[in-house]
Amino acid sequence: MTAPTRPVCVLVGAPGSGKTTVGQAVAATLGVEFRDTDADIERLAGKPIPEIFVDEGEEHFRTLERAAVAAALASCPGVLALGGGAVLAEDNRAVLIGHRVVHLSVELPDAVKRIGLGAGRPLLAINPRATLKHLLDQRRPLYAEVATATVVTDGRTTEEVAAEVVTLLGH
Ligand SMILES: Nc1ncnc2c1ncn2[C@@H]1O[C@H](COP(=O)(O)OP(=O)(O)OP(=O)(O)O)[C@@H](O)[C@H]1O
Ligand SMILES: O=C(O)C1=C[C@@H](O)[C@@H](O)[C@H](O)C1
Ligand SMILES: [Mg+2]
Repeated sequence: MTAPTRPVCVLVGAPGSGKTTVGQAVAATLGVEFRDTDADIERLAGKPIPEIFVDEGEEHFRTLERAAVAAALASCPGVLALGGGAVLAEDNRAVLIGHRVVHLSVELPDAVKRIGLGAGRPLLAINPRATLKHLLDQRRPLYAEVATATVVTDGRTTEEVAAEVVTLLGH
């Protein structure tokens, strides 16, 4: 019997923490697959995430996300990045238990610098700065709950962050 496939590591963190950018760099260094549940959802839905929010609403997106997280955890042998809000669902937090979960932490100033406050983020459409602050405050304890390690990203380059993740993984 073969052992079930498990990700080398799962990256969680707020929008702009660098899950996708850092995840791709870590996967390239380790020579493993990179997977991102946001991309999985867009492929399955056949449209970009902002359109899913507009057409079907956030609740429907979160349903798709729970399915995408469970499927990716069971089938990705590489580096897996989760959507920024995946930790909101208790189901997702529960299914992460036992996995190596790295929280890429970011505070408001760097998050704003990186993602800007323009169009394209459905959750930040109204009063973006205050909404992003609220989102960070609400989620900080949830990222901490699921994480087996935290890497601070503020004031650091993606290369520095990726190198620390690779070291954490023992490579
Ligand atoms: N440590 C960093 N320093 C400077 N810029 C960064 C850093 N990490 C990420 N960025 C930049 O911030 C932007 C957002 O990064 P990225 O898409 O990787 O974040 P994310 O965590 O995947 O966000 P989302 O939750 O929206 O998927 C990109 O332009 C990326 O190049
Ligand atoms: O922070 C969030 O709730 C989100 C982050 C993105 O990764 C996407 O999953 C989506 O835009 C929702
Ligand atoms: Mg991303």
